[in-house]
Amino acid sequence: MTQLLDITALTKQFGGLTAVNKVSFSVNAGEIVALLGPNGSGKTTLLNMISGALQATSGTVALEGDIISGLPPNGIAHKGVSRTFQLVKILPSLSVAENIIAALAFRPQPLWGRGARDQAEVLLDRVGLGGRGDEHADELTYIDQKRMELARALASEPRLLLLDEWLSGLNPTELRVGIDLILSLRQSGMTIVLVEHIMEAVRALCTRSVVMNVGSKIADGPTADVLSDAGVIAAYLGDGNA
Ligand SMILES: Nc1ncnc2c1ncn2[C@@H]1O[C@H](COP(=O)(O)OP(=O)(O)OP(=O)(O)O)[C@@H](O)[C@H]1O
Repeated sequence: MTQLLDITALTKQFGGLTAVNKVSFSVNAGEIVALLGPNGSGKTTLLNMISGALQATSGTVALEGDIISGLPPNGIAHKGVSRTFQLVKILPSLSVAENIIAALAFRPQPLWGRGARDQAEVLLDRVGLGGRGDEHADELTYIDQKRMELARALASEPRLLLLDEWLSGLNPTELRVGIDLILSLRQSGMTIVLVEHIMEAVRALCTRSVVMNVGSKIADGPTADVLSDAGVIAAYLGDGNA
């Protein structure tokens, strides 16, 4: 299997607080890997360093062997890393299609006009919003806003997709739909790292899980093994999220 993402001794300090402490792991192309851990364990900080929203204090992030840490967020996006956010980010005053068209304008090869409209429709179809491009973004239901944010993330045709609690806040029916949507992305060959507290989703989606606790990696392996690891249960599953 080809290694896509390689994180080495990645560290982030906020003043005296070490939020991420020398974390290393790799992700193979086509894998969905969960990044787990209790609240405040450093998961979002780690995603922020991969996407360039935060600069690492030390350590490196490499994509197919190219060091991307140190690049600005748009440089990292152009290398093929895309993400969604814990709090959904959309352009509320625009239509659904315009939200996607705006994202298409920021690709390394921007799309405009007819090409952008056609590609927006393809992306909306892919996330289950086909034919709904004229609706107002701020009138979408929560799950549909999440779908739209995902379509915006897919606009750059990423090699690596980072999902920060993309499934949180969905009802059980929506959760099933959301899991199937992420599975369909994997079937199309996408590599995904997801931060998720919903264990049903982690079990359904992720072949491998990496667990953090107080900034450090405490487990990395097949999801079933990791979720039954005594140290992980003590650190994470003991808090009632399982
Ligand atoms: N910008 C910041 N400045 C100072 N401290 C921060 C900053 N961002 C995060 N932290 C701290 O770093 C630690 C890790 O936070 P982080 O948000 O990465 O955890 P998390 O595992 O994603 O948590 P959650 O599951 O609650 O989202 C926490 O102690 C947090 O308070």
